[in-house]
Amino acid sequence: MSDSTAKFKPNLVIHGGAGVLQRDKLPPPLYEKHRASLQSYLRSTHALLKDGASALDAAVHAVSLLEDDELFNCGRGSVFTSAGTIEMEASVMVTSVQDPDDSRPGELKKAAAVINVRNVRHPIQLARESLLRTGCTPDGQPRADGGSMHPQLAGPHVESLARDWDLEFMPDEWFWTQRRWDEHRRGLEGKDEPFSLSQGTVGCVCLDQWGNLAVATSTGGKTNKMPGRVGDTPTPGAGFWAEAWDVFSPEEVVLCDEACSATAQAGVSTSGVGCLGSCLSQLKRQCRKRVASITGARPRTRDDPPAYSPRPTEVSAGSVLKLLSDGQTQSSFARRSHRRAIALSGTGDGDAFLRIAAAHSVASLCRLQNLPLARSVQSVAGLHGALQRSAGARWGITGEGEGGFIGIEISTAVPAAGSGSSSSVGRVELETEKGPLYCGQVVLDFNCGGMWRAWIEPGPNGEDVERIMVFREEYK
Ligand SMILES: NC(=O)C[C@H](N)C(=O)O
Repeated sequence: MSDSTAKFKPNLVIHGGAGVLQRDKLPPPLYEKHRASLQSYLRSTHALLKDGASALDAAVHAVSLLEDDELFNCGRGSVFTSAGTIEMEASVMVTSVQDPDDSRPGELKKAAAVINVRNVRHPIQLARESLLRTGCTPDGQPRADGGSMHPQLAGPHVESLARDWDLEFMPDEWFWTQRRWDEHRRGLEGKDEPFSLSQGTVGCVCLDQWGNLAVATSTGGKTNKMPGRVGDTPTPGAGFWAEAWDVFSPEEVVLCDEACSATAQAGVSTSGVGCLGSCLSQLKRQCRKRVASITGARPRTRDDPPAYSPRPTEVSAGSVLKLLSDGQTQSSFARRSHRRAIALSGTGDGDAFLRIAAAHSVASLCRLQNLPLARSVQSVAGLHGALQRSAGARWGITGEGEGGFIGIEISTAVPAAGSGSSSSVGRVELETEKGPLYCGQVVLDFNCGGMWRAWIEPGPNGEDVERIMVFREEYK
């Protein structure tokens, strides 16, 4: 179900960069500064959300604060290119677990990113303006807002749009910091870093009370990147993504021919077998064999970890096959049972995120294999995940493939009566007189030394608990 009476508990998660963070290079005063900054931005953004701010406005608020904070690699305190310049990138993306509605702010364009931006104080606000200014109305009429439907805009042109849209500019000195300059010089000379500065991008994912999700991400990029390099942060599907979809339960029958059933066979479900009855097990065996022969993969077993690979899976959101006497299959697709939505922001070696379309890979695992967001993120950005594997023999040597994701998943699935209070994804926390209160699931994972992160989670009595971490274990 998905309707306008549904209520959602606002939540958020922030990251402040992932990478080669080491305990012995993170002395307590430097740790405390990061922790205090993250805590302050977490609190003010959570307060905004609880006051009724939209997910987009709240996420942009959090990232604007991070852009002004020289501890983080974005806005003021951005890293330098090999030429000693600062070239910033930022992006926003929105979706909603409620029914699609192009009149919702940002929904028409969905994503906007700005590339190689200089001197704009808050690149994230430029991305937000670009998202909201579309140059046309939801029904396709021209709109004189100075915008366009382009999801990505770069360089001097987007800076002139920032002037047209009255965004704030700052001189080079505002962005320049001694620590980043020293890091740049040491990098050019091939010297080691004495301290664990925040390496990466910053990002924030918010869920608002209407079931909207927004992700905002901002970065100075990689230290000593080539001028003109474009990273994952402004590239949809690489460093960020947001998506919502309907989940079906099997009821209505659609005829499939042999060709399309080859794909569908990878999604045989054990749920809602109905008229398929006893032929299902036999069909599943046939399907596994046939898909294995098509893909060259061995049949998947229940013990296999989820993987971003062409392996077939047994679990899919509500598709069922029926073998007909003439050898065709019927694929049974269902009426919508609920909606799922996810949003995620990445940080780390953006070149690797680009090479494997990391954020969209996560979304595909959620949507096509019906995995919870946590499992999908683990599969791509966790230890031994797709990002790590993509580095091959260079893993642990060059920093290739290192990084992490934060995200929120929300679902309108209602647990079956007597099944307790949680569904597999997007828990329902409270049953109120006005209906269920849906709660998002915060997700975080990384494959490297650490990732600065802050989020809200439910305490033992359902109260909101602030969490701020950098390593896998608590900082001591
Ligand atoms: N330093 C970083 O990893 C920032 C960002 N992910 C990039 O590669 O541009």
